[in-house]
Amino acid sequence: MLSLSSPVALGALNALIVGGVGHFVHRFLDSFSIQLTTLQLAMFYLVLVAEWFFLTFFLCRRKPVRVHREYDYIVVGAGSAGCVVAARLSEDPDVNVLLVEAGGDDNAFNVRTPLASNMLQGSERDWQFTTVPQKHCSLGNVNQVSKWPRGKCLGGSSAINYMAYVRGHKDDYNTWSKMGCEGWSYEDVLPYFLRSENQTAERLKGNKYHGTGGELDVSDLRHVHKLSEMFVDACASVGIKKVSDYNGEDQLGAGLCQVTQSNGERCSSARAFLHKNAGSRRNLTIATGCHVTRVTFNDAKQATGILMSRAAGAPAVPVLARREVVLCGGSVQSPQILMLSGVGPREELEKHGIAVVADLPVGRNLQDHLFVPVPYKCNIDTYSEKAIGTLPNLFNYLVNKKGPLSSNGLECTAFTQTGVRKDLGGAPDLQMHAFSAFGTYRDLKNFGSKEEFIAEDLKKGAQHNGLTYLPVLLHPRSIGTITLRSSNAFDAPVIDPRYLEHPDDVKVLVEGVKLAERMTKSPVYSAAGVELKAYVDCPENPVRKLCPHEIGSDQYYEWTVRHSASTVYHPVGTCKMGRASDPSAVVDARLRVLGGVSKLRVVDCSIMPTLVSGNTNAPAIMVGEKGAAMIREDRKAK
Ligand SMILES: Cc1cc2nc3c(=O)[nH]c(=O)nc-3n(C[C@H](O)[C@H](O)[C@H](O)COP(=O)(O)OP(=O)(O)OC[C@H]3O[C@@H](n4cnc5c(N)ncnc54)[C@H](O)[C@@H]3O)c2cc1C
Repeated sequence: MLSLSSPVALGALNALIVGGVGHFVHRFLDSFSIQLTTLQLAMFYLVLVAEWFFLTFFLCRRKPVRVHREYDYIVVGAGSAGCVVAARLSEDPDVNVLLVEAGGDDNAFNVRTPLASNMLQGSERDWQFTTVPQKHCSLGNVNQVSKWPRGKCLGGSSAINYMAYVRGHKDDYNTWSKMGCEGWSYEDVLPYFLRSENQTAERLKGNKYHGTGGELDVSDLRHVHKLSEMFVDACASVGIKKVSDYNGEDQLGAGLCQVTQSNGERCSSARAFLHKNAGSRRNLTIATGCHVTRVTFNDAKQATGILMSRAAGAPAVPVLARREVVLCGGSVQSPQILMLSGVGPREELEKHGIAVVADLPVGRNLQDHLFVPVPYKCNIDTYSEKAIGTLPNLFNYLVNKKGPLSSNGLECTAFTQTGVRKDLGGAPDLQMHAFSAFGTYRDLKNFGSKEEFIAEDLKKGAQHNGLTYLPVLLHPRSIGTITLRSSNAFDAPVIDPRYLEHPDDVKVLVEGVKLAERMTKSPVYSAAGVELKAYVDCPENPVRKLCPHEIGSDQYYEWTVRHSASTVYHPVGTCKMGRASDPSAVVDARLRVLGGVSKLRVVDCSIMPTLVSGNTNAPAIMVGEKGAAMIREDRKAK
């Protein structure tokens, strides 16, 4: 018996009791002009909050499920892509599907509440990976390593991400197609984006770039800070036009973010594809807390099933797959599981005493987005924990699902070409986000900063009002690797992104920092009475003492980028898709593992041959949709 719960009733019960009762009581009091004291109201809401926690932690616990000996399909990893694959495959009532997830459930207030996202990093729902020390980047971090959060629960990284819904540029997919990934041009993939999507913003409904019948709720934000609205105008002052829909005809430009949210709550892949419907199907078994240690093969190199284990040192239990095993473990762990199973570079496998099933370049094409925080202090209230964590904000969120807690933080974005990369077709090489907040001690520790790079007042808990621009390198030329630490599946793999090894990557980010500086000088801010003060000009900023170069010099910009660039959490490419003749490919365009292996596919971000021009959750879900469609087609063709 393995633990599994089904929180389908949770949202309904909470909405009914907390939302419905709260709303009713307000209207009742209003209609009789009854005024409660603040204390009475606070007591009332405390009772509602207590109910919320009682429902969440006691009544809605998952019931145990029985895992059988054999299934038609075994899907490994219930992340962005895995939930889609399991949901679509189980639409066929004559097949049965096992979805195996190493983490637990996703039933928590800080998973549902958008602005609580950064509290999930370092929690039990984060794998808490770190890179190896970087030679050219992360120089301001402890041991020169970058922290790599990855989701570890139902929903995977979509349960801990910042919910920005971005598909990338049309030419990203056209490039994949030209690289030999037949069937992956923009025209080919657009229907799969639409299939998942339930666009709830009226302004985008009926538009050929948006779907409304899918499971994934996509919306405009319910709460936007005025600094985010100003960001779009500040972009215009540096020549970046406004776009009303960066997922539509033309991506280049600036706009407010579309988000994966259902009525102001996170809509993770698990919420969309499992909890709404598929999770209760009799032909879908969802096993949480089960770590897959390897795929098993027969002598003909056919995948026969998996071994999975409840904990390090616990016995590994075999489960058989009649039809296929589908790896959806993400860009870090799909390659790890393949290598543990004997599929990977021969020398890497032999180093760890693993018998070689297929010699393939698994883990070799690691690419990730990087951003550089460019912080400013400002004179108006922004998203500091102090300003947001007030009772009225909390109650407004609990009762109405509105207010700052419904914000994802990353409310605005822009896509532009710096001129450094001229080989990307029409695609941008730089994305810009702006976060209406000034980093706290917790944020800087989330990035892995060294103590000496953090100002003394922040260490003492100071919170400032501020605005942080985040220029993002979209198409890195630096390529890294995922390799094995050991043959033990419970040992984290070795992550070496080789950040900023290529000088073009530094150039793009330097252009991004300079662009951010120009944007903050936009008259848009001064006209609204907003004063922005560059943190680098503040005497308490340790960078002023630590940087050996003159502020504003070329060396200063390069130093800043190399010291403070950090992952944007978008690793891809480690089980690269390509033609069978491509020596760097691990899976073909139908996502089947190459090298003579059969009945085994990889369906997640790791198959992307190159990074897309934007955040990777929507593309991961699209890969899940397309992968599942191909599996169903191939079954019917047999
Ligand atoms: C902090 C953070 C913020 C982000 N913000 C955004 C954003 O705002 N917008 C956006 O578009 N993208 C964002 N991303 C990126 C996006 O969420 C990911 O690219 C996407 O979720 C990856 O999907 P995936 O299916 O490839 O892998 P994942 O969603 O990571 O799924 C992999 C799953 O496999 C499970 N698993 C791994 N190994 C095993 C094993 N051995 N046995 C069983 N199960 C296993 C994991 O626990 C996990 O559930 C963010 C990511 C992070 C981490």
